[in-house]
Amino acid sequence: MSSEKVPSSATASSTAPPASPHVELAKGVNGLDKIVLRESRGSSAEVYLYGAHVTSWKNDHGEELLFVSNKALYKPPKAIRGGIPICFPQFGGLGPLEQHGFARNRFWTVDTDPPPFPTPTYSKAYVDLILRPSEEDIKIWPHSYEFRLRVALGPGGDLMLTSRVRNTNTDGKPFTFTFAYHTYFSVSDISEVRVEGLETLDYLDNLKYRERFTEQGDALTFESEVDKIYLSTPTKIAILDHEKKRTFVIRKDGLPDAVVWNPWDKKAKAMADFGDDEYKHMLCVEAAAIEKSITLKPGEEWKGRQELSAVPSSYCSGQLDPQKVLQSS
Ligand SMILES: O=P(O)(O)OC[C@H]1O[C@H](O)[C@H](O)[C@@H](O)[C@@H]1O
Repeated sequence: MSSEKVPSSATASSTAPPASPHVELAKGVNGLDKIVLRESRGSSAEVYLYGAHVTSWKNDHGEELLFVSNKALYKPPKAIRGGIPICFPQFGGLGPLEQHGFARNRFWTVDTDPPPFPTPTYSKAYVDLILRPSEEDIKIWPHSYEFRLRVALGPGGDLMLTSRVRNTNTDGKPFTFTFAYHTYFSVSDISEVRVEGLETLDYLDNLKYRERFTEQGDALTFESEVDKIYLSTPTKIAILDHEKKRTFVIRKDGLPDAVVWNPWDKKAKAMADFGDDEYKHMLCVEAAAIEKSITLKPGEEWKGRQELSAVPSSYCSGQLDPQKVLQSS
């Protein structure tokens, strides 16, 4: 636990959340602290303080909706492979920092007294986490900030993540960052999956030196490695799992871009913390702010939010009109 990294003024931060039947502090893999959220109707989520990393999201039937690799290490400094890593203050290799920045491999603390939200969270199953830079962090990214993440389960089992980043520099300097919720969705079989909401959009292809292309055709389907940054995407994206008869809906705010990633067989084999065949059962669709980086002056705050829901779909019988999924609120 690195609560010693938190400045002494941060009296409202601790390891334990306030006691509640909806929020519990527990030990996860390798003794790492995790917060378990439980909603009255049976859905649940787990968040490791290491990385503020959501590693589980289950519906009220107890079905896991996120993918986490069987080979995930749960060992600092490696980020956990799967779930929802937080990429901050840099997405990918787009800057001088380590891949995807450092927030995903820092120990966060529970923030027991966060500043109020403009809209309240209609749930008791939520936790607020906070990250502030350590002295070591300031050497690699010379800025002072407060990164607050609220993870909440809605009454219907929706998973809501709200990030608030505030520039607390006292030297008058702005800072700039890129960001992503690197969500790994669990899917039955990648070849049965379609993504709706990104067709006809421009994207940067990470497999082609980030050259810009325009997506053609209908929905996205998958038959080989994909690593694309879709630009100026709609606030709603749907992932249709034909075999599971399940549709994930991502609603997002403050996050214009969306990364779609599946490593496929060759890259899967090259990753030590990822099973050779696991690419068949996951798809990353990552709500992000990448193309236009975010700049904050001292005192300014940025907010980026994603809300995930999983709804039964009858897509395989041809009844689901993906446009309806995308258009309904
Ligand atoms: O292995 P990681 O550092 O977790 O990155 C996993 C993947 O993340 C994103 O989706 C990037 O677009 C990919 O290029 C990268 O391979």
